[in-house]
Amino acid sequence: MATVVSHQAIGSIVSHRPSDFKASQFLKEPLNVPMKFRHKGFKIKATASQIPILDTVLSPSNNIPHESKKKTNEASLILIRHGESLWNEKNLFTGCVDVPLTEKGVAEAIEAGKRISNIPVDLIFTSSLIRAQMTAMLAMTQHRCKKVPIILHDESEKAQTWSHVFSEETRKQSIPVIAAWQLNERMYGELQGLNKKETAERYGTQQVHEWRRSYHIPPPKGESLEMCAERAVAYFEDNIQPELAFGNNVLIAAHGNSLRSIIMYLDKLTSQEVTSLELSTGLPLLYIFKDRKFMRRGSPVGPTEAGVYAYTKRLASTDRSLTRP
Ligand SMILES: O=C(O)[C@@H](CO)OP(=O)(O)O
Repeated sequence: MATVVSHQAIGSIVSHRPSDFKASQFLKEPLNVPMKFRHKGFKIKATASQIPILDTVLSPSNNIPHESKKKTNEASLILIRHGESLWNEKNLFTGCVDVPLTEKGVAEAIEAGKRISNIPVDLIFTSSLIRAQMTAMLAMTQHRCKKVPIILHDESEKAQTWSHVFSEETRKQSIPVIAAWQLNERMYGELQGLNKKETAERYGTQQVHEWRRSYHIPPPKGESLEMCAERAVAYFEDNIQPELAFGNNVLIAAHGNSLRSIIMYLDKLTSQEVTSLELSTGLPLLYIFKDRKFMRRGSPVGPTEAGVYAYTKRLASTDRSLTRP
């Protein structure tokens, strides 16, 4: 049965987070610095494409080659579409409108968390929209690591300074969360806020299906999936894939279409194949990144499911370390 979390509790999860800090406060392991942090004076040693670079942030004088510090040659990647939102419930086109979860969405996020509770997570990426952030936070309440996800902000240097965490112990108990607008839902243009059924009655089912599921055709004044992919997949390649290549395990909480575009990239789907890809709200999907390839492992069934640990040796050893008293 799904655990019940009140809206008040969710409010406190989201609004009482520390406002800003650097990832270097939290990770001793290398973490790639997302694009948005790259103008803040961090030293960039390489192009975005291949090398995690937070070790330069952690210790700027560190010249040890990345390869020698690499954690492992495989990492897990979990994708979760946010739980049901208030506008999913009302069947409205949502796009970039920032709408929170329904109670059902909250329960879905918690259920997702149970399913992934044994899979290691070092780093979380979300969109900048509250429904994805709520989903990540709620899912992590169920994780066996018991670490607290904390959102990194970069609006001002003062905020970063003010939100420093000075306890080493506390830092070890935290997981950095990076919110990126590039992972937002596709912008639905003039459809945002319209009812999907009424729009289909007005413009025809075929037209609305093309707006919703085709790769190339944008909705009026909105983004096509192709346009959404240009930002979401570029962000993934520049900021997320290097972390995986370094051995950091990543959770992404995002949206139906930003994740469709990323899955298209991971599974090498054609523009035709992606039209029939549908993602349920709150359903986690697991991939293993190994030897520069993504292997889809489907949706973990639950924390007691032996198959979850059988995915890789690494997950099995993580399970053993979590189980150890
Ligand atoms: O309204 C939206 O933003 C999306 C996701 O809920 O809808 P669709 O299923 O049409 O892509």
